[in-house]
Amino acid sequence: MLSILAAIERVAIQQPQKTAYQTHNASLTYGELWHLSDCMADYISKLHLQRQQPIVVYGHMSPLQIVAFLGAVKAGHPYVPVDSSTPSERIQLILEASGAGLLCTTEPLHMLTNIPVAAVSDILENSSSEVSLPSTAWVKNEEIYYIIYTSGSTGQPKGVQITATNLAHFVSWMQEHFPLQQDGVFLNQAPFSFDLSVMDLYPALVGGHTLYAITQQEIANPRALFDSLASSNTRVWTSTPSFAKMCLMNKEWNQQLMPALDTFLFCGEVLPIAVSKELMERFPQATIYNLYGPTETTVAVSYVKVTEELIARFEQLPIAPLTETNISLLEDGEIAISGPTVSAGYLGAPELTAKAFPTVAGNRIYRTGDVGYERDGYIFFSGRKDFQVKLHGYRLEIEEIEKQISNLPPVSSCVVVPVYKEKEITALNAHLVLREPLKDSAFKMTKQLKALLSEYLPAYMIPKTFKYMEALPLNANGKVDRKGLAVMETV
Ligand SMILES: Nc1ncnc2c1ncn2[C@@H]1O[C@H](COP(=O)(O)OP(=O)(O)OP(=O)(O)O)[C@@H](O)[C@H]1O
Repeated sequence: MLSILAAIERVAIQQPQKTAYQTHNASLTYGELWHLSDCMADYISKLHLQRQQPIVVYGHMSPLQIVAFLGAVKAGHPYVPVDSSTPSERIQLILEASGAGLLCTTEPLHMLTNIPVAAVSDILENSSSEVSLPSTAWVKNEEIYYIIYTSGSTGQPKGVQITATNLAHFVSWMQEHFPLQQDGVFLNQAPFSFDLSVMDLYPALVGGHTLYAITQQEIANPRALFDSLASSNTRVWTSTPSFAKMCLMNKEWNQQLMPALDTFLFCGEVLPIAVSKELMERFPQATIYNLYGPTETTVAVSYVKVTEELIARFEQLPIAPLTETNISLLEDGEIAISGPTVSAGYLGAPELTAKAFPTVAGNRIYRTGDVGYERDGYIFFSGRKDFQVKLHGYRLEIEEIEKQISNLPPVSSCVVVPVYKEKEITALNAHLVLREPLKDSAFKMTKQLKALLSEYLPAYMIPKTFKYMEALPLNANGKVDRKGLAVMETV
């Protein structure tokens, strides 16, 4: 079985000068990564924490975060990545719930906590160590390698524990199915607290490639973002579909701007056909893959290659071929995942773990909470169980409503959020992006859209209000920010 650390060490020995991680203002070579993470591991080991006690690493797209990740696992501890966009109450919650032994920071964090706090740069500055811990100290096999807290869009945040074996299987699967061996730059768009980042981080480091990270600051400033993308020389692009959709709003984003780009890896949300088509036009040399999976089964477990033929055949892209043995549909249509990437469970939550990871016919599975269906040799994603809501006694599928609204000719994209009053849903609101700017009043457009919609949906499924936006807001992970929109609705 692949050892992630041993593979990175090999690169560090063979190509110490090669850049491992690059941002617009910082970079780190493989030699530095290996040496500095040794220093970090030495520091951690001298704290005499309990083996496997988690280390929280706080920051945003900093090379020192990766140094801290590897330092933690070299000393036998899982790391818990926390992005600096995380609200402080949530950081408190993660610190307490994880039982962390150390909080390492790569940027200032003002917070009162009983847990020891240390800036990674201070640790490294004061380190005089030339010692490497033996590889026997490294996190291995069924030990926990990292813990990622889910965003908690459905209930309390849960700490998903991923073992060294889970991660090794995931990276081997990526290497087997995608063109990742050839040298080139991998884009890192997702913050480390979102497991989509694992899709670029470890295949890149294990393969000895360079990761190019784009920061939230750049994402908020289109000029800086596209300059950065143009100079990145990216070959492998990993992001949410929503992030690509946002980039598509700029006409300059195309193969001329990014001539080396040959692989798009999408995961985390539905990849709309319209987005795939536009990408095919703008990036004729690139292959697009739609990957599927939740954090609980290590990033992604299935994929389909998006082809002209697939697009012509279906009105929605599938998420897996039926031959994918790790995915199956339970009796009620819920998607279940089995296999070597299924997580060890939620940290400190045995009941939640037992419920979400039952053993069925001797096989440990993860119940995803996603609903799917089979057609013509493929599995399709039809929505999430928690998006089934009850309004005035009717059971509704929010994604079904969104799909119908998005299919209306004037509409480019749409998100529907329920409005709650004392835990009861009293109405649905639709947030829409139109293909063309509004010519008439919003009132007229809403009237027209509701009339069109009434041909496809019964009256009780038609949202009460329609709000027009230039673009759907994205959360820090680059997914459509449903939670933020829902909060807006309830204030
Ligand atoms: N290709 C895809 N098509 C449709 N949906 C996808 C795809 N890939 C992932 N997803 C959705 O994303 C989910 C996994 O995302 P993730 O593990 O980040 O958690 P989340 O549910 O978005 O957020 P959280 O659990 O943190 O509240 C899947 O369960 C599925 O609902």
